[in-house]
This record gives sequence, structure tokens and C-alpha cells, in this order.
Amino acid sequence: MKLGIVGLPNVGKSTLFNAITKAGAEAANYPFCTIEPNVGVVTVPDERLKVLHEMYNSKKTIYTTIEFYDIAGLVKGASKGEGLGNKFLGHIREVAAIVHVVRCFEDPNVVHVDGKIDPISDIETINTELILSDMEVLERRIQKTTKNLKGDKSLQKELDLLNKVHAFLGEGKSARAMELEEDEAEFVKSLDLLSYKPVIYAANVSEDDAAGEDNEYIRKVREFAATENSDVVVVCAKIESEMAELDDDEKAMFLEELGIEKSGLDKLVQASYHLLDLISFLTAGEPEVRAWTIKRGTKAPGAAGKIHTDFEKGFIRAETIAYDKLVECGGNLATAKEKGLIRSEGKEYVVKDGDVMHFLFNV
Ligand SMILES: Nc1ncnc2c1ncn2[C@@H]1O[C@H](COP(=O)(O)OP(=O)(O)OP(=O)(O)O)[C@@H](O)[C@H]1O
Ligand SMILES: [Mg+2]
Repeated sequence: MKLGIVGLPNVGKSTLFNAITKAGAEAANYPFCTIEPNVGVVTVPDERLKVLHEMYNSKKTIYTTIEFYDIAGLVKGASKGEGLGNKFLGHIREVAAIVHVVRCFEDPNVVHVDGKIDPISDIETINTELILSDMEVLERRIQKTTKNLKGDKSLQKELDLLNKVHAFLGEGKSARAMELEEDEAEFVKSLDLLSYKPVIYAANVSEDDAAGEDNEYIRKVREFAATENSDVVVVCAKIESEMAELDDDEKAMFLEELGIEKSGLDKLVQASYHLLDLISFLTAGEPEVRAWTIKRGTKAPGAAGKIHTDFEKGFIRAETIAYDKLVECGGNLATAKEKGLIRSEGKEYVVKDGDVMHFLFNV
């Protein structure tokens, strides 16, 4: 599952993407060997692994990763095929979620395509292209459904909903901002609309605004994002791309000097992970501590299958303890067992974020 980085030209997408790629290049254990040039891989920060690493005196720590896709500058008229428009929209269709980079920095040396810094107008320019493309999709679907309705009256409900979504988009609003019943949401999701994809707005600020109070631009972006229940992450792409060259200790020092608590890129990656509805379960031992990605709601055998297909096929049960509980016991499994904190879970167990798992299986 990939996230696509979108935004107007010259807002800092590639700068952010380079930070991601460089940070990812250090992820020594990245499982894929060939990767397209515009796909960046980054490890998902997880403080818990550091703690487990100390506890178990592990030889290796393996973080989980997510992929970002640098989708080149989208401009006004893209939905009409301008500026390689259709190609870009096609790329957006392929991603599960969107990171929308918004320029919130002033710099006379960096040209803005519209000549002024106006984050809301920028956001709307991009969103409008996605909305227009969605409206075309809906119009075709409405035509088809209207035709089929003659032979199948049960399609009326679907047609009503298609018209409702079309009208909503017609007001310039993204489909994800619609309030829908559960069954309606399921249908709308199946339409694969671009403006229904979950979004994080990445407010790209200047070095001076990377810490402390929100500037006026960030405040506007937050206001807008709230109208569609989207998240905002403040990031200075420039700082992040410089920092990506540093090792962990140097990074910590650099952040302290700037008075920044946590790197914007780390925050963005974590928010992206949540946006995709992904969680991590953990495995811990002396050879390695490791985080594994699963979709929220995955049951124990499915989680086991992430490690090895044999674990899933021959799944017997899982011994599991929540990360917090394990830490309470100082990482001592014997103590945890005595206290009854290690649970034995079967096939129906829904794995939770931070579960430390040990799978038992038949071969
Ligand atoms: N936070 C920031 N503060 C100051 N300058 C920045 C910041 N982020 C990016 N820049 C500068 O803005 C310029 C444009 O950045 P970048 O090339 O990343 O944009 P882009 O969105 O990828 O553009 P395009 O769509 O044309 O590919 C670069 O000179 C970059 O150094
Ligand atoms: Mg670029």
C-alpha cells in the first residue's frame, strides 16, 4: 500500500520525497531489492522497538516500512488532460492515500505558480481537479445505471446515491467530506473516487516556523482540514532533507538545537501509517526485535502469515502479551507468566497494535 505525494509545482514535494528516500536508504533490511525511482521507502518510527531491544539485548532491530510515491506537480486543468493531467490522475488512482503538500513558507527566491502564498487556494486547485475527474466518472456511472434501471428497479437506491454524491461534488467539496451511512460508505468506496481517498495535509513551513506557534498559513490549513476530518502535519521539508543525511545521535542534537521535539517527517510517517489503517504487532527475542505491519482487524493466523506462510497454514495458537504489560514486568516473561499476563489466543483473536506475539504452529 502506497501513499502518493501530491501538490502544486514548487511546493516542496521532491524535497520531502528526497528526505524520505534518504531516510529509507538507511533502512538496511528493506525487503525489496528493486524499486522505481519515484517510490521512496521509509521506516516507521517505533519507540517500543528501542525499549525491547534494550530489554532483550537483541542483535538486530527491524522496523517496518511504508512506501511513498512522488507524483509530479498537478496543475489547474489536469482533469482536462493539461500538463500530463490524465497521467497524474492515473497515478493518484493507484495509491491508497494521499499526502497533500501545501506551501506554507515565504521565500522570494522560490517561485509560486500563482505568484502568491495562499494555502487554501492551492489546496482547492488540486482538490478541484480530483473532484472534476470524479464527477466525470459519476456521470458515466449515472448514465449506465439509468439505462439498467429499466430492467432492474432495485438499482434506484444506487442511482439516488450516485446523484447525491454528484451534487455534493458539484459544490466543490471532496467525497471524503460526505456524511454517509455505513452501507452507503461501502458503495461510495467501491467507486474508487479520487476525492474519497484519505488525505493528510502536510504544511510545508520555513525553518523559522518548524517549531513553536502555528503561523497564519498553518492555521488556515487546519481550519480547512477540519471541514473534511483530515489531519494536518507541520513539516519543514528543507530541514528534513538536510537531516536525512545524519545518524540518529546527530539528528537528536540537530533537533534540540532547533528546539523541535520530534522530526516532522517522523510525525508524517506515523500519521500516514494510521491513515492507511495499519497497525504493528511486535516480535521480540535475542536474535532480533521486529515490528510487523497488519491491517487493523487482522486475526492471529493472518498476522502469523506475515512472518511466514507456514505459520498461517499450521497455526495452532498465539502466546501474546501487550507491550505495556511486558514493560511493567521489566521484560521478564517468567514474571509475566506468573502474573497471568501472557494470554493464549486462538484463530479468532483480533491482533492489537503493540501486541508482542509468539506463534505456535504445526509443520
Ligand atoms: N520548507 C521550505 N522552506 C524553504 N524552501 C523550501 C522548503 N521546502 C522546499 N523548499 C524549496 O522550494 C523549491 C521547490 O521545491 P521542490 O523541488 O521540492 O518542489 P516540488 O513540489 O517537487 O516541485 P515540482 O512540482 O516542480 O516537482 C526548492 O528550491 C526547495 O529547496
Ligand atoms: Mg518535484
